[in-house]
Amino acid sequence: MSILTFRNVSLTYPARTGKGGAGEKRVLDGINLQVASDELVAIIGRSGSGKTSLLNLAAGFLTPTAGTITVDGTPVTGPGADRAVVFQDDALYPWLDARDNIAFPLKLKGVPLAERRAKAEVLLARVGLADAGDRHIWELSGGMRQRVGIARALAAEPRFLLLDEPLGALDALTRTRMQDFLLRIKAESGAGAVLITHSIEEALLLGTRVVVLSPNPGRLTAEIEAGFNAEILNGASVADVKASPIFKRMHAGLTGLIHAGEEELAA
Ligand SMILES: Nc1ncnc2c1ncn2[C@@H]1O[C@H](COP(=O)(O)OP(=O)(O)OP(=O)(O)O)[C@@H](O)[C@H]1O
Repeated sequence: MSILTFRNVSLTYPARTGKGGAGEKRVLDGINLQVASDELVAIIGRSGSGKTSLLNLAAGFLTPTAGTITVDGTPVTGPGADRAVVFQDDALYPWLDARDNIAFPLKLKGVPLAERRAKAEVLLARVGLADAGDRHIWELSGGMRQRVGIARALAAEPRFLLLDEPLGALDALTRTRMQDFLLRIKAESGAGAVLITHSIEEALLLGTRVVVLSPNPGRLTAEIEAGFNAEILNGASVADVKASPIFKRMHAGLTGLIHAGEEELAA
């Protein structure tokens, strides 16, 4: 079991000088969060509350101004193969086919060609793209591209998947299918996951826990155990889960929490 830990993490972006400059900005304040490898923790919050900044800290793209982030007790000091990031725009390499995109992290690790190709084939099959390995990225649909992106993230067998709105650019039908897919692939991989999403519904469907980030500066202000993901993994239909009174109650509760204070801001 792996644990990703944020301990008293704060982040202040430095002041920007020149035209359009701004003073320094405290974006995250005193974040304490633990994510275990059997969990998918969904983070929701208003636009600008610091969700992507939080994920970028976990990825090691940013360094906290205060506090520490650790994976199994080892401080995060930069990007590493133990954490894989999936973005909304798949960020695949257009000059490589689907198979070589998936194999790319293995190349970085020095895995020999035949071995990484074989592993990519296994991953292609796991994400339902067994026949698409030779296809160029532009020949794939949005959902297929995200599957390749997720397979690529899994290639290096990370301990944690860091998912920044991975389904945000997909149409509603594809998104629903991909939610189910993401749950299953995450469970199979044994990796823990942090999911940033604008969708309260998606957070509730996929998250073992849902945490709310409130803005200015970003603080974790609420946390709920969801547990609907276990129902879906056990065969419950997404439609039935969404129609259940408890799901609707939690959805309404989270909506209230996220938008609390907006009226005062607008006034
Ligand atoms: N490099 C940066 N320098 C200065 N300020 C930044 C930088 N990156 C983000 N910010 C500011 O930090 C705040 C939080 O941004 P962040 O992207 O983390 O929020 P978010 O919750 O992910 O937003 P959204 O939901 O709109 O994607 C915003 O006010 C943003 O303008």
